[in-house]
Amino acid sequence: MEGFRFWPGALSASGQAALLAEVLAAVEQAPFYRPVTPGGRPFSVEMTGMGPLAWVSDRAGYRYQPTHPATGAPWPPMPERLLDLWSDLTGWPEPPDACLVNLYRGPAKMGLHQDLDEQDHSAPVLSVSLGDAAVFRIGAAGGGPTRTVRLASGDVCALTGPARLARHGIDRVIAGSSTLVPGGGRINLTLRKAGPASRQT
Ligand SMILES: O=C(O)CCC(=O)C(=O)O
Ligand SMILES: [Fe+2]
Repeated sequence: MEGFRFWPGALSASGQAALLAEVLAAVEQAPFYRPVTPGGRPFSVEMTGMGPLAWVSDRAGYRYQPTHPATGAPWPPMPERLLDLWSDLTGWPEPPDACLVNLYRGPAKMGLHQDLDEQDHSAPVLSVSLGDAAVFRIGAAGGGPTRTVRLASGDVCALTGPARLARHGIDRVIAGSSTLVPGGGRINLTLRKAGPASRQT
């Protein structure tokens, strides 16, 4: 699909371990919590965030906010290596201002959706996979067939240009396919530009 970019094995084993250590340090400050949909249904995925903003969902709706919904504290900063990965791979001239951290354990999955809550839909969404491999499903924004891509630990992909509003989700995670994440499972990091587009000229 035009605009879907995939860098298998973008992170080396040592790069994955270093990034995971930074994410787990952030999780000490901003623990994983289980969001609920606006209708009150718990997500199967647990979430937290890093950076100036992160995506949250609760009875009041979907949005980006600067603080953790359970602790009220600002999200911890985004690790420098993620900012570098964003600029190296996407070439986007501005840094991301939001990183959503998804934890998939057991039967956790994510239904087909579009990432629509960002103010600037021209900026890419960059996705980093750590731990157990996942079956990622993607199809065009307007509908039609979908296909699957296996996302393994260290793989990075991006929704850019015509694929920025692609429908996508996680069908399932393949338990035991990696030993990276303590306690098992998969951690996904998505870097986005959530806030207002920076002013032109
Ligand atoms: O876990 C993934 O690979 C996808 C996550 C996702 O689509 C999202 O957080 O919006
Ligand atoms: Fe998404």
